[in-house]
Amino acid sequence: MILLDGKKTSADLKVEIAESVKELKAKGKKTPHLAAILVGTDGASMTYVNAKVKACELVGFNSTLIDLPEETSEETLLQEIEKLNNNNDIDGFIVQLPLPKHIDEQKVLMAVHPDKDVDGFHPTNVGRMTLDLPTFLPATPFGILELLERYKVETSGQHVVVIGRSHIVGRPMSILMSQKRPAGDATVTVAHSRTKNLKELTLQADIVVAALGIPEFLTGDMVKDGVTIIDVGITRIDDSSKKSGYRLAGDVHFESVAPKSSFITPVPGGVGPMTIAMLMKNTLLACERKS
Ligand SMILES: NC(=O)C1=CN([C@@H]2O[C@H](COP(=O)(O)OP(=O)(O)OC[C@H]3O[C@@H](n4cnc5c(N)ncnc54)[C@H](OP(=O)(O)O)[C@@H]3O)[C@@H](O)[C@H]2O)C=CC1
Ligand SMILES: Nc1nc(=O)c2c([nH]1)NC[C@@H]1CN(c3ccc(C(=O)N[C@@H](CCC(=O)O)C(=O)O)cc3)C=[N+]21
Repeated sequence: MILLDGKKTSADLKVEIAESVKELKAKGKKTPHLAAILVGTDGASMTYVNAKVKACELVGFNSTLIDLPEETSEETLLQEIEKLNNNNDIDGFIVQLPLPKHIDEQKVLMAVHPDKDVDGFHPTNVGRMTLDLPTFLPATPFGILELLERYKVETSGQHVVVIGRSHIVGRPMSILMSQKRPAGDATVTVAHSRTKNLKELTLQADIVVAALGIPEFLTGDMVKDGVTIIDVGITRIDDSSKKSGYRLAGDVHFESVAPKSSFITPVPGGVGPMTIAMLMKNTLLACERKS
C-alpha cells in the first residue's frame, strides 16, 4: 500500500510555483494576485479561505480577502464581483462556496469573468474543459490528476468509479478521467444517490473516487484487492478529545480499505492540500496569460 501524499506533493508544487513567481519578477512582470470572496462565517469555509491566503504568501503572490457578512444581498455580491472583474491588478478570484441560501449560486458563478475564473466554475470554462480546450481546470479534480500523474498511477484503460456528480468535484472528475490526457484514458462510471447497485460497481473498479460527503461510507468489503482509492470527502466530526473540538473524516473507511489498496489518499493530507496548490497554479497561469 502506497500513500498518495497530498501534503508533500502540494508542498513540492508550491516550491515550483514560487520559482516561477521569482522568474516573473526578474523579468519585470507583475506579481500574481488572487482574491477570495467569503460570505458569512462558516467555520470550514473560513479555514479553507485562510489556507488559500497563507498559500499565496508562501509562493509570493499578493492576496486580497473580501469578507462579507452573512446577510449580504445578491446584488451587493454581484457588485463586488464586478469590481474584481474590472480591477487590472487582480489576476484571478474565487467566491467561496457554499453561499447563503438567499443567494443564487449559478448567477454568482456566471458573473465571474471567465479569464479570472481560477476555480474553473464558469459555464464557458466548463464547456472548454469538456471540449478538451485549454482552460482553468477545477482545482480539486485538477489536483487529483496531478497526484495520479506524479505517483505514476496507471489510468489508461482502467475502470474508474466516481461516487458523486457535483459540479465542483464528481462531474468534472468523471469528464477529465475519460479524456485522452495524462491521468486520463480511463473507462468511467459515475454513481450518485439514485445508483442502485453501487457495491457491484465499486467491486469492479480499478480506481474509486469517493466524493459523496458521507463519512467512512466506502468500506473494505466494497472494493477489490489492488484498488486505487481517492478520498475527496472531508467532514468535521465533533470530538471533545481534540483541541479544535472536531476531527476530520473522509468518505473512505481507511482501516478496512487501506489493506486492500495499492494506492490510497489519506484524510487529512490527501486531496485537500492539492486543491489549494492547484488554485495557486491556476492563478499563476491567469497572470502569465495576461502578460
Ligand atoms: N478535499 C477537497 O479539496 C474537497 C473536498 N470536498 C468534500 O467532498 C465531499 C463531496 O463534496 P461535493 O461534491 O461538493 O458534495 P455534494 O453534496 O454537492 O455532492 C455529493 C454527491 O454525492 C452523491 N451521493 C450522496 N449520497 C450518496 C450515496 N449514498 N451513494 C452514492 N452517491 C451519493 C450525490 O448524489 P445526488 O446528485 O443524487 O444528490 C451528489 O452527486 C464533501 O465531503 C466535501 O466536503 C469538496 C470539495 C473539495
Ligand atoms: N469556490 C470554492 N472553491 C473551492 O475549491 C472550494 C469551495 N469553494 N468550497 C469548499 C470546497 C472544499 N475545499 C477544500 C480546500 C482545502 C481543503 C484542505 O486543505 N484540507 C486539509 C485539512 C484542512 C482542515 O484542517 O480543515 C486536508 O485535507 O488535509 C479541504 C477542502 C475547497 N472548496
